[in-house]
Amino acid sequence: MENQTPQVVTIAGSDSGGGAGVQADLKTFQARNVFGTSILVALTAQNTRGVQESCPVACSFVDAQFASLDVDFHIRAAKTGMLFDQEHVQTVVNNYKKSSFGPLVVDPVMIAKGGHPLLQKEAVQTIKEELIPQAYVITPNLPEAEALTKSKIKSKKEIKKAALSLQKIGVKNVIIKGGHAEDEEATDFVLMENETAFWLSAPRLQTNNTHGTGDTFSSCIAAELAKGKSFKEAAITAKSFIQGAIEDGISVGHGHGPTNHWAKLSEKITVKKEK
Ligand SMILES: Nc1ncnc2c1ncn2[C@@H]1O[C@H](COP(=O)(O)OP(=O)(O)OP(=O)(O)O)[C@@H](O)[C@H]1O
Ligand SMILES: Cc1ncc(CO)c(N)n1
Repeated sequence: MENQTPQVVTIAGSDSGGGAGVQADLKTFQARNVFGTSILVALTAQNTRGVQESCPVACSFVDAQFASLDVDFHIRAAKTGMLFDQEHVQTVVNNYKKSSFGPLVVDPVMIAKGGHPLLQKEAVQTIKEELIPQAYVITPNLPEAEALTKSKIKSKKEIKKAALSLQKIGVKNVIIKGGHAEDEEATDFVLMENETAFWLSAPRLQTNNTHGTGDTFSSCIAAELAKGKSFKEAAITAKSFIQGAIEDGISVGHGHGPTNHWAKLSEKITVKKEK
């Protein structure tokens, strides 16, 4: 088993437009040289203009996908994305607890960039109470961190406070992504054990093509963990991967386009220790 190629699973929703969700995750896994598998929890009819429709996969079929993968593959890391509603969050939690899937990266996806809900509001509490305690790392963007902590986050001090309060729920590592802020740099806050923390920054790129950035970032972390990299190494590589994927953009569709999953890692990132 130890000689096998690193295998990783995304437990998330399908984006028919190919730029976000399971499709972005699988492209990222491929680019990072790990074998990607998937458990579909929901489907969206989506393109670069937005989400037109969405529907859940039957919970019993989510169970079946977990069972199929767990009996055959040696999954070394997992990530979650769009989980639709309370019942699906609970189904994923129950199955993950029974599985041997390795560390779990939770990207608490709530709303698509165009405003379409990808998670019913009541499920936020289930994510907090049931899913986060199973996670090795949680990667909310700013609005998701606000929803999870029921607080407004406007300053660096408030970002740190929110990360600490998320860690208290029972997750080792927290990354609050700053893609939605307006600073010149796109800066993410990374909190690890023992209050060790650092800021990951890169030049903010002026582009409409940022569809699926969060999914790409979190799936890259899962890919690196599956290879046995440390959490810190995985977070730095993920920042460099998403920066490269936005920098070396592609032109697809008529709205918020996807990123380039076959781009090179960017060197334009900085890591600054938080004192
Ligand atoms: N314009 C940009 N230029 C550079 N980096 C960016 C830009 N927008 C986002 N990022 C980076 O991309 C990563 C994902 O952050 P973001 O806050 O966009 O996630 P998200 O809202 O969950 O994304 P999505 O919902 O589209 O998947 C972070 O590392 C963030 O700093
Ligand atoms: C299916 C799906 N998952 C996640 C996101 C968020 O990027 C999206 N737009 N669609």
